[in-house]
Amino acid sequence: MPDRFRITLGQLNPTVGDLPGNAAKARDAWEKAKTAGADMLALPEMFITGYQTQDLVLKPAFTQDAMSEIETLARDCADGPAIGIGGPFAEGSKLYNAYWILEGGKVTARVLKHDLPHKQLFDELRLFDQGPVSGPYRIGPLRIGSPICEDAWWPDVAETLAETGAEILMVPNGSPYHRNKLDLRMGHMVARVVESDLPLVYLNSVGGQDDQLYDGASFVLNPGPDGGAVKVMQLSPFDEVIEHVDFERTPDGWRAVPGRMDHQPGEWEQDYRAMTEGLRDYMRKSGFKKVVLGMSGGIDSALVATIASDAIGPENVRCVMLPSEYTSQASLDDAADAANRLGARLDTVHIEGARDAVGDALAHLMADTKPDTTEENIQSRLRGVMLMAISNKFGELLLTTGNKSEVAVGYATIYGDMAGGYNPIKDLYKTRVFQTCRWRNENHRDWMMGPAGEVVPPQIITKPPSAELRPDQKDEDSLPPYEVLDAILEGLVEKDLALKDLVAQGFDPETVKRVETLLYGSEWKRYQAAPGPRISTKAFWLDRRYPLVNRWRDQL
Ligand SMILES: Nc1ncnc2c1ncn2[C@@H]1O[C@H](COP(=O)(O)OP(=O)(O)OC[C@H]2O[C@@H]([n+]3cccc(C(=O)O)c3)[C@H](O)[C@@H]2O)[C@@H](O)[C@H]1O
Ligand SMILES: Nc1ncnc2c1ncn2[C@@H]1O[C@H](COP(=O)(O)OP(=O)(O)OP(=O)(O)O)[C@@H](O)[C@H]1O
Ligand SMILES: NC(=O)CC[C@H](N)C(=O)O
Repeated sequence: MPDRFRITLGQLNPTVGDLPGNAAKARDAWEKAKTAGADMLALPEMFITGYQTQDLVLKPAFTQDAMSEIETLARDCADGPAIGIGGPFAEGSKLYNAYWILEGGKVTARVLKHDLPHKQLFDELRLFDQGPVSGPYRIGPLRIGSPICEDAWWPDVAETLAETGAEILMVPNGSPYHRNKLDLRMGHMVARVVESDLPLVYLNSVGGQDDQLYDGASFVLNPGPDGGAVKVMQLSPFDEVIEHVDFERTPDGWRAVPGRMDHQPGEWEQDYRAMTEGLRDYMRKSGFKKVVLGMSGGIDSALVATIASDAIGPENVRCVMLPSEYTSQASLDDAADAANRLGARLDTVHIEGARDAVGDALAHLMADTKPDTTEENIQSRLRGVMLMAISNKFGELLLTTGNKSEVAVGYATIYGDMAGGYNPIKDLYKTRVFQTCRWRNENHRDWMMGPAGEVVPPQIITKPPSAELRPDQKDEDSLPPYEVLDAILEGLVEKDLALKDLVAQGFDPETVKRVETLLYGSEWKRYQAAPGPRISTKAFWLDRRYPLVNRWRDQL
């Protein structure tokens, strides 16, 4: 019996629906595994289809294509390491989220996911049938147990695998990023190692899919001498990595040989990277090369332009200043300064003429009315019209720039500044927007395609935010100060607190009530808003799904 076993880990980025492309990635990784003398190539959960497929997996033709692709992969990769690859398995009327084991030209085992996640952004109970707990499979000298992602967040599957002879646990994942997720995963995986006394490989995919970011950060744990667990390998977050982990038979059982230990960045960097990769992958996977955005001289558009420059290079970012007579000289200067610091193109398109034309066309209907947000919104909408024209003509994806605080209270004009295809800061509260700009000004990394240094002009970070839709307008005329607003939203959205809990924390009852009114009253706007990268546990869309019509209000 050989006393060594090498697993090649494919921390890779599949694309949902690109079955031949994902299979090609698998083949390429398998060639590398073979060259490295590996016994097994492990790929993440649902790798053949990409993850999450949502209802696409319910289409029988798609599932059949995916299964055929896996069977072809098995035949093509007959002579070399075994492969573990995630994919759907349809049998009769049942559909499973499965982990397929391929060896010697054949499918030798299928592990079926047992614990189907159905909270937060997941809906797997709606898509898949619950598999029975599968036993371990054998590759060469080793019996391997593979709880599939959520299966490893609970004790039952790993416990059964240990009892039925598994010698290591190899967990394939499609585990999406949110802030500090690595600590949460580590907690669950350490528990499995402690309970089972088996080493555990945690293999996650990377890359963006719609609003989700799969952040990799795969790792390997050995049982510790004192009944705990010891981390012996850690791969970096967000990068595609192919790495080999060796297992050796010891008197205590199989143990992983310590290997690569990549640095895990702090939360500001991880969030920034998630927003950048989210945009980059959304564009790459949907075929865009360039973006356009309205550059107002304010902090939100400056940050979005910075994220876009880091994602696709400043030469692919077009900033457009669309002034009216309410636009201050300071805004004009700040917009130019921000674009120049990034090295991005800045164009100017005036909206006064178009606004006057719209005003004239409507004059006979509006004659006896007083000016209000109607006129303000026309300006915002005309900017949307101009920007979408540029998007149409030059094929540039229009980015929207509303931060999470604004998105939460509906502080944006529908079909105006909400017009656009992707919003990189949708899940970032305004108070975090400020801190993120400071962080980016002080830090630069290899994966950023924009320049190093103070790319967000300091005066943009310090001046009071304004929509500049009427003279001397400030956000704080209509909204509570952002520190207060964000703290209340943190309570209402992220923690589902009652209004009385927030009042007990010292917030003014009227302000709390007003924020609740704005939050529930703008659900319909969010329904029509552009997607953006999920970095919290309560991102708008899948984590928090509220009715558009809702007459319930919390009583104080
Ligand atoms: N429940 C519902 N379901 C479907 N549609 C609904 C609706 N309630 C209103 N509507 C429709 O929506 C309209 C009102 O919404 P909308 O036209 O957006 O207008 P509205 O929300 O009244 O005004 C936009 C707000 O966003 C602020 N703003 C604008 C631009 C930029 C920024 C910024 O700082 O970034 C802020 C602006 O100062 C103002 O407070 C109604 O006239 C009605 O047609
Ligand atoms: N004068 C302008 N020129 C170009 N775009 C504009 C202009 N005014 C507003 N926009 C667009 O509309 C978005 C919302 O703008 P607004 O200034 O009203 O609010 P904001 O949320 O404070 O954003 P920012 O901090 O970017 O100014 C901006 O981010 C920008 O994309
Ligand atoms: N794909 C899954 O089963 C993911 C669920 C798991 N709890 C996670 O977020 O990592």
